[in-house]
Parts: sequence; C-alpha cells; structure tokens
Amino acid sequence: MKQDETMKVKRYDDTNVNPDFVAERKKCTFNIELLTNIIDGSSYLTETRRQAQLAVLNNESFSNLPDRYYASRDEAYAQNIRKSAAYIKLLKEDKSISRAESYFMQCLIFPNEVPPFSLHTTMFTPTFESMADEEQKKLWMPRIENYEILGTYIQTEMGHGTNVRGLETTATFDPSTDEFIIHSPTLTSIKWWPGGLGKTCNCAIVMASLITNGRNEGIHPFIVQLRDFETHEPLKGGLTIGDIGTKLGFHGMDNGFVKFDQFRIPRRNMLMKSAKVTRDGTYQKEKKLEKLKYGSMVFVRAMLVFNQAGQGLAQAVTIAARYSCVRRQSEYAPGQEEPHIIEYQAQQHILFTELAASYIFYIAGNKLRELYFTMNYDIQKGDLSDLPELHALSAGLKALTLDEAVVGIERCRLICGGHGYSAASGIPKIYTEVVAACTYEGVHPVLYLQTARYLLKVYQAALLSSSASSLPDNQSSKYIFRHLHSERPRFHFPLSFVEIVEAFERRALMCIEKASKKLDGLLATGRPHHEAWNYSACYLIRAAKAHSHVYLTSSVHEQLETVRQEDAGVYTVLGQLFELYALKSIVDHAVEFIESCGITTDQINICIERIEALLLNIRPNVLPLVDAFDFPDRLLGSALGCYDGNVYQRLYEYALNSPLNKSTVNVAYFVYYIAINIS
Ligand SMILES: CCCCCCCCCCCCCCCCCC(=O)SCCNC(=O)CCNC(=O)[C@H](O)C(C)(C)COP(=O)(O)OP(=O)(O)OC[C@H]1O[C@@H](n2cnc3c(N)ncnc32)[C@H](O)[C@@H]1OP(=O)(O)O
Ligand SMILES: Cc1cc2nc3c(=O)[nH]c(=O)nc-3n(C[C@H](O)[C@H](O)[C@H](O)COP(=O)(O)OP(=O)(O)OC[C@H]3O[C@@H](n4cnc5c(N)ncnc54)[C@H](O)[C@@H]3O)c2cc1C
Repeated sequence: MKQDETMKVKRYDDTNVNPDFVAERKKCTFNIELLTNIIDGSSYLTETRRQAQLAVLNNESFSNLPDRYYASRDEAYAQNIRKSAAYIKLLKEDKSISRAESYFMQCLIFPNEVPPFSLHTTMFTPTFESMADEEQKKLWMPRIENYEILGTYIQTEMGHGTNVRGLETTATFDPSTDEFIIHSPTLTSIKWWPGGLGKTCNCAIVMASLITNGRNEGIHPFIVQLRDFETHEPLKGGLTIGDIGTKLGFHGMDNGFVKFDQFRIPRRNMLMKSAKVTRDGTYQKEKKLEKLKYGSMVFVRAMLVFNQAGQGLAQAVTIAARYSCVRRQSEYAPGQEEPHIIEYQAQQHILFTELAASYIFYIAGNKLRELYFTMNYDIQKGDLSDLPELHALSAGLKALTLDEAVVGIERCRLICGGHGYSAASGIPKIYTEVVAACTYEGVHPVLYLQTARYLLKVYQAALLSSSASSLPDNQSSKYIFRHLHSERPRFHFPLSFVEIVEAFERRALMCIEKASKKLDGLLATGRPHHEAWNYSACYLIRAAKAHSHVYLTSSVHEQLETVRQEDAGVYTVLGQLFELYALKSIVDHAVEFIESCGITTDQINICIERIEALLLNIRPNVLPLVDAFDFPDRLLGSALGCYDGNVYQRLYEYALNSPLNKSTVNVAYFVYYIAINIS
C-alpha cells in the first residue's frame, strides 16, 4: 500500500479519557503490544493492519454518514454502494495494496457488515479459480480481477438450501446451439438468498443440475452473466431478478432472488476443470476432483471462525468490559459510593468467561486459517487427501464457535442493562451480523453431522490399527488413535494445561465411541442406515462438538507453549484465559468429563473453585485485555465501548441525533391526534 504522508487522524482519541479508565489501565501486568501481535499473527501484521485502518480513517469517502443505526434500508444500501465504489476505485488505482491490507481496510470501511460485493471476493472468485479450466481462467480472470465483472454465488433455492444434491434448477445442454438452458421449473426452484444478487452483481456462479443426452449428471457450477455491463439492466431472455426484502440484519446487503426461464448461456460457461460437456454433448468427469466443487464452502467456513466468531465476540466483550468499568450501580457497602459494575462477581463470571472464549476463538481461528491455506495449496494442485480433514474441521468449528459466540454476544448485551438494548451500544448490530453466519454456509446440526461422519470413519480405522503413525501429523483426530489403545491416566487437580488437553481428548473419544455404538446398535436391529443415522443424531452431534473442543484447546495450548518461551507476563494472562475457558467447558459438560476421565464430582467442585480464583486473577487486566484487541472506535460503533470511556456524553449525542428529534411535534402525532381533537 502506498504510504500517505498526510495521515493525521489517530486511531484512538487519547485526550479527555475517563479518569476511571486511566486508573484501570495502570493496573496492567503484561505487554499489551505483544498480545496484540499474537492476536494479529505477528508484529508485521499488526503494523499492516494499523496502516490500513489509518488509510480508511483518513479517507472521507469511507465515512458512515448517514449514521448507520438511523439509516433506512435504502440509505444503508446506498451508503454501502458509495463506499464500495470508493474502495474498488482505490484497489484499482493502487495495485500495491496487498491481500491482507485490503482485508483489514474492508473490515473498517464496512464495520460489522457484509457489503454487497463481498460474495465476489469470498465465493465467486475462489469458486471460479478452483473450478474453471486454464482457458476459461485466461478468458475471464482479467475482468474478474478488475471488478468489471462483479459476481455472486447462487446456490440456495426457495425450497432447498441444505440438500444441495436436491436443488431443482436445471442446466440442459442443447447441442443444436451449443448452449446450456438454465431453468427454474417450479416456484421452489427460484434461487433465493445470494448476497449482492438483488441489485449489485452483474454475474454469478450458478449451481444447477447438469442434463445432457437426457441424463442428469448432478450439480455443477456455471458462470452466468445476469446484467448488462453498460446499463446494469437485467439481461433479456428469461431472467426475473430482485431483492428478497428486509431481514433480521444485513440491511445494507441486497440478498436477492432470480427466476430462470429457459435462459441460455454458452456451453463453455460451464466451469470445466473437474467435469466437462464436449461439443457433441458427451459428459466427462475426473472423479477424484469431484469434491472440489464444495471448496468455496470450506474456505468461508474456515474463515468464519476468526472473522465472525472470534472478532464478533471480541467486539461485544470489548464493549461490555469498557462499559462495566464506567457504569456504577447499586449500594455495595452501606453508605459508600456505588461501585463499578465490573466489581460484581456475577458480572465478572459472564464477562470474563466470554472474554476467554473470544481469545480462544480468535487464536484457534487464526490457526485454522493457516491450516486451510497450507492444505488448500495441495488440494488445488489435485491432491485432495487433506480435504476430508479440512471439511470436517471447518464444518465442526464453524458450528461450535458460532453457536457459542452468539450466546456470548447476547450475554454481553444483557450485562450492559438497558443501554445494551440501544442500537448505540453497537451490540445489536454485532449480534444480527454474527447470527446470520449460523445459517449461511450451512446450518449447524447439518455441519456437526458432517464432522461426525468423518470421525466415525477415523474411529473405525483406529480400531483396526495399533498405532497413530498411519495418520499425518496435521490431522486433528490423531488423538483417537493415540488414546484408543492406551491406559487412561489419573488426573490431578487443579489440572495442568497438558492434562486439560488430554481430558478434552478423552471426552471426545468417549463421545465418538458412544455414537458409534449407538449407530451399530440400531443397525443391528435391522434398521436401514439412513434411519439408524437419523436416530443417532444426538450422539453424533455430541461427538462432533467434543472433537471441535479438542481442536480449540489443543491449538491454543500449542500457542501457549510458544508464548511461554517469549514473555512471562503474556503467558500468564493468556494461560488464565485458556484455563478459564477450559474449566467452564468442563463444568458445563461435567457428566461427559466425569464419565470419560474417571473424575469425581468433588473434582468438578475444585474446577468451580478454580474458576472463581481465575476471575480474581483476571480482574486487574480486564481493560488491557480488551485494549489488546486494538479495535478502533469506528469499528465498534459503540457509545458504551469507546476507548475514552465517555459513555454518557456519547449516549446523549446519539439520542439528540435521532431523526424523531428533528421536530418538536411529530407530524404523525399532529395528523392523528391533535388535528382530530381540534375538529
Ligand atoms: C485473509 C482472507 C480473509 C478472508 C475473510 C473472509 C471473511 C468471511 C466473510 C463471510 C462473508 C460471507 C457472506 C455470506 C456467504 C453465504 C454464502 C452461502 O451461504 S452459499 C450456500 C451455502 N450452503 C450450504 O452450506 C449448504 C449446506 N449443505 C452442504 O454443505 C452439503 O450439501 C451437505 C454436506 C449437507 C450434504 O451434501 P451431500 O452431497 O448430500 O453430502 P453427503 O453427506 O452425502 O457427503 C458426500 C461426500 O461429500 C463430502 N462433503 C460434503 N461437503 C463437503 C465439503 N464442503 N468439502 C468436502 N467434502 C464434502 C462428505 O464428507 C462426503 O464424503 P464421503 O464420506 O462420501 O467421503
Ligand atoms: C444472511 C444470509 C446470506 C446468505 N447468502 C447466500 C448466498 O450468498 N448464496 C447462497 O446460495 N445462499 C445464501 N444463503 C442461504 C444459506 O446458505 C441457507 O439458508 C442455508 O444453507 C440453510 O438452508 P435453508 O435455509 O434452506 O434451510 P433448510 O435446509 O431448510 O434447513 C432448515 C432447518 O432444518 C433442519 N435440517 C435441514 N436438513 C437437515 C438435516 N439433513 N439434518 C438435520 N437437520 C436438518 C435444520 O435445523 C435447519 O436449520 C444465505 C442465507 C442467509 C441467512
């Protein structure tokens, strides 16, 4: 990125800071900058992010006016398009902007929003790159990279989302014209939900059932132009396109629908890397590359762990923590000043356990992102051996971390009392964005079941093997092999970090064993496999969750081992957060740990006591721990969570700006009450 000499705006306003915050920050016992580097991945990435954020703050084209919480849907969409145009212009003009820089810029330009063009970068382009053959890439990529083509990803239909194989849209090859005819045969086959489809994108990858020579060959991807490149009008020839209307959140996004009515596209618009239709209509496929078509779903699921679960929860926690250090309430000791609400143990228990969870999701999410890029390198070269592992891991972790994050965000909102319910707190916006991720890219019961399917296969393999050596080191399920044939250790309390990881592994192994037994038991009664599978779902989902917890604890433990060599202060606070997250999970799932690890209810009580001690340990560092996330105020968009702690002044300004305050007597009130009373 080109450096801008005129960069003047500071990321924080550090003048006029609330004295309570100054006092809180003085209590810090560790090096905040080092922790920020760990969260970002490196000091280099911290610096890159800060430069990118400064570039956004210094550029007026990226301002959030009208106020994002008062904007109507039309205004929210228009604002996103204005900012998108400025952002894309910048990317075109400054080719030195790196992928990381553009990602950091995008997060701040569109705070807690998925902007209308985002499907272009997160799904359309990756799917095209992965599924198109070399000739197609040569033809299309320059216009895709140049944003002349702005694409979305069209898969879900009004009647089918989860069951991708059941999609009804057809792409029938017509050899007489060398074209495919895309068609929505029913109301339920209308494509529904794709981001940016309603108004913004001019092209799309469309997933449809390929029919050639009278045979249905299953779902395949096609690149389809939807709008005219000059006028932006929907193309003629059989397209009805529109916006699907108001949703829980995503107000600035035009999620859309499209009905295809015998719409024709050239044969070569089928993406032909792993399967193709020749000029005479012959269908050919490379079976081993078949699952590549699922690749973009794996990519986004893997990214959502740090991007939505980690970052979303961390933002809500930052807001709740800062507010808790400002807000005073209730008489604690008779006759004394009201304490800050952070001093109440009940507040600490919720806030600090969510703080711990946000660190765990962030750090494990970063590790998953790295793993994705490492494994995907081989996958794209045609070696798909790591794909099942990556699919199982990304599906389970997407589900578990987002399930826990949305509950955590809501708990953060609740502990902010009434002001948490105001849009000005920023938390409702974070919630509506993050909870959307629980639906898109796959609903969670379904994703857990995908993870469980893989785990049962690994378990079967482990039963037949006597060592873990047949699994590569990067396989997260290696513990199944390791523990299946080894004695359960005696756990000592309080648990060491190594013991914590082993306890999670033992619990996961037990859940997998139980799921396997349940399934086998039902099969043994003569039930068909699909029925036995369905009636084992509760066991299977428990196994998938337990396995995902293993990844969370073991990957953060691995990070702790590195930090231990580097800095004692950071190691201590990160270790406290790790222990708190782990012990709370053990207490929440006590029955499973008692049964799998041979521990007692008394030992669970030791965990509960230890949690209380950890709350006291974490208390002095609470503000520095959220400062370490290094969120600029604009990203948080919160009167309660601003860096300077001037909560009440900001809340008042927010209210004064309410559009309802533009007049002293509201026109509707005048028309319906005063005017009627007068007559
Ligand atoms: C620095 C960079 C930073 C970047 C930051 C990015 C930030 C992100 C921001 C996010 C913005 C996103 C905006 C919103 C986007 C929403 C897009 C969508 O929702 S789009 C719509 C999303 N829609 C959904 O998510 C729909 C959910 N439904 C599905 O995913 C599937 O259809 C299904 C899995 C449920 C069933 O499928 P079915 O065919 O019945 O499957 P079977 O069960 O019969 O298994 C068959 C075999 O295939 C295997 N396999 C399966 N999946 C995968 C995979 N992904 N892979 C590999 N393998 C997979 C499976 O294991 C099995 O293997 P085996 O055992 O035979 O060896
Ligand atoms: C904000 C948002 C953005 C989106 N963006 C896009 C996009 O860009 N492109 C796109 O193509 N799609 C998009 N989607 C669609 C999204 O991917 C689907 O909504 C999602 O995959 C779920 O499909 P569905 O809505 O049809 O739910 P269904 O599949 O009907 O599932 C409904 C419920 O039934 C249960 N269920 C279903 N099947 C099973 C099963 N096999 N086992 C157990 N339980 C089951 C689950 O509880 C599930 O929650 C988006 C959705 C949202 C909310």
